[in-house]
Amino acid sequence: MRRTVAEHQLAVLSLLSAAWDGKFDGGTPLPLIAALGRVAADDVLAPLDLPPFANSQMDGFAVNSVDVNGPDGIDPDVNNPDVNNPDVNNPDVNSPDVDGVDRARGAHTVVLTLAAAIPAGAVPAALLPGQAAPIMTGAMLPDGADAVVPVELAIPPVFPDASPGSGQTVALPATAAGTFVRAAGSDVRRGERVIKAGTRLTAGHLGLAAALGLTTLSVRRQPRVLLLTTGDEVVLAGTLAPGTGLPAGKIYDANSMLLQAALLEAGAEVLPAGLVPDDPALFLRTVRQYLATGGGVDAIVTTGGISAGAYEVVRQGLAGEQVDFLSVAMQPGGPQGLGTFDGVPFLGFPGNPVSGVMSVEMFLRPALTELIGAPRSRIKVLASLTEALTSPPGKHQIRRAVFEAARPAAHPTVRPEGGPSSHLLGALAASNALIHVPAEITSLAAGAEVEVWLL
Ligand SMILES: Nc1nc2c(c(=O)[nH]1)N[C@H]1C(S)=C(S)[C@@H](COP(=O)(O)OP(=O)(O)OC[C@H]3O[C@@H](n4cnc5c(N)ncnc54)[C@H](O)[C@@H]3O)O[C@H]1N2
Ligand code: MOO
Repeated sequence: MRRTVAEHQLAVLSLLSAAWDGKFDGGTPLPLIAALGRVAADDVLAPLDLPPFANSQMDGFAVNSVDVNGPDGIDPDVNNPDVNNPDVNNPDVNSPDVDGVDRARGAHTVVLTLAAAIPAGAVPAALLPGQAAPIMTGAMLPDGADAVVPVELAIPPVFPDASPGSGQTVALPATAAGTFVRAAGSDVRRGERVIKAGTRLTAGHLGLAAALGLTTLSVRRQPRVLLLTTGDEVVLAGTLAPGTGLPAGKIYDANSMLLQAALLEAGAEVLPAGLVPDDPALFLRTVRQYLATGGGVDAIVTTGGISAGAYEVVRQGLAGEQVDFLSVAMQPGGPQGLGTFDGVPFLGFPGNPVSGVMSVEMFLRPALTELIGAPRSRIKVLASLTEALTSPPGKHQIRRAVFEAARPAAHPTVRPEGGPSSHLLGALAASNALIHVPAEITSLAAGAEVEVWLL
């Protein structure tokens, strides 16, 4: 049986979705930092406004705009402050109204009496008519104030060293109401949904939760994957007798580490069962033992032993079980096993390391995104090939590659790294992207536009 990539993706998704129906509902509260990368189990509603109170965006003087707008009123343009662009260090004297403050000093300056300074964290006294209160960034705006004039724009442009009631004054330019004031709730409103159930939690979500006073977030359980690698030729590094090198004909086990890491990156929890030799009976006993004692397994992943050789441990061990061994029109990752073993979804990936990790990439990872909410889907972009390449007819080819966008405005390029063969671990490690060549394309010229997934 030969399937397209899309058909096999659907087969994997259908298998897991049927087997996992309801299994990942509900959540467990975790301390915020432990929730990083996990999937929110519930919607999170803001328990308070952010900011919780109106406060100053600048170190400056809190004023009532009516007091500083002078006898002629404010320059009409000053009523359109750009509070997102508070670049007082580089004032543009040709557009004096850019941040809501009229910098045509002298034209509209008004002299106000100083009130007590307001540090961040303090609850200020109400501002009286004719007063200006020195106020620090983040400090609570006093009742009676509706704008802040940055200290740089005061005359003199410093905070006076004055005690309250000294009668000292400061001259300030006309300023529109709302200038450099961060209104209560202007970021987030109390009761607003700030995290949607099913969202993969990033630093931004955790920072927001912390700002809202939350200490935990409820997260979904991660799918637990039993991982076995196979092959008589494979040895685990660290298990050889001291002083002995790699025996002739043997290779170190790359897949246990490669696939464990890829599965962790994909948001799964991994139960690593290590390496099983090419002994079908032992393979079966090992899987059953882990299923019985492993504390719950949501899926089984194996590598190797599924193609056309004489010693195909996984294929032979699972003969008679509900597992299909088939070919997907994809390279690498063509040979695949899929089914259920003792009621647990089973995915048999090919033994070549790059084939195994591309199988996670193309089949398991998208299913986890769809069913659990993690990992985040790969970012897909178009880029032009730096060199020509060929691809086998009728197969969707995935090439490891280096994506480069030298300058933000420059058109991005992608350079194939190594060849198409699935044993090329060095090229995999040197790559930051995957080039996808559709099954119907057999050659592409240098400069051709290709779909690239950023790793
Ligand atoms: N006559 C055919 N031969 C092969 C076919 C085919 O269709 N007809 N398919 C080829 C393709 S494509 C792949 S991919 C592999 C898949 O083979 P298996 O899944 O049976 O895997 P193995 O034969 O056990 O190993 C393949 C390759 O990978 C190396 N390997 C295995 N495990 C590890 C490990 N843990 N760490 C590092 N390297 C590992 C192994 O030594 C082999 O070189 O079959 C092709 N053959
Ligand atoms: O499909 Mo194999 O995975 O080409 O090397």
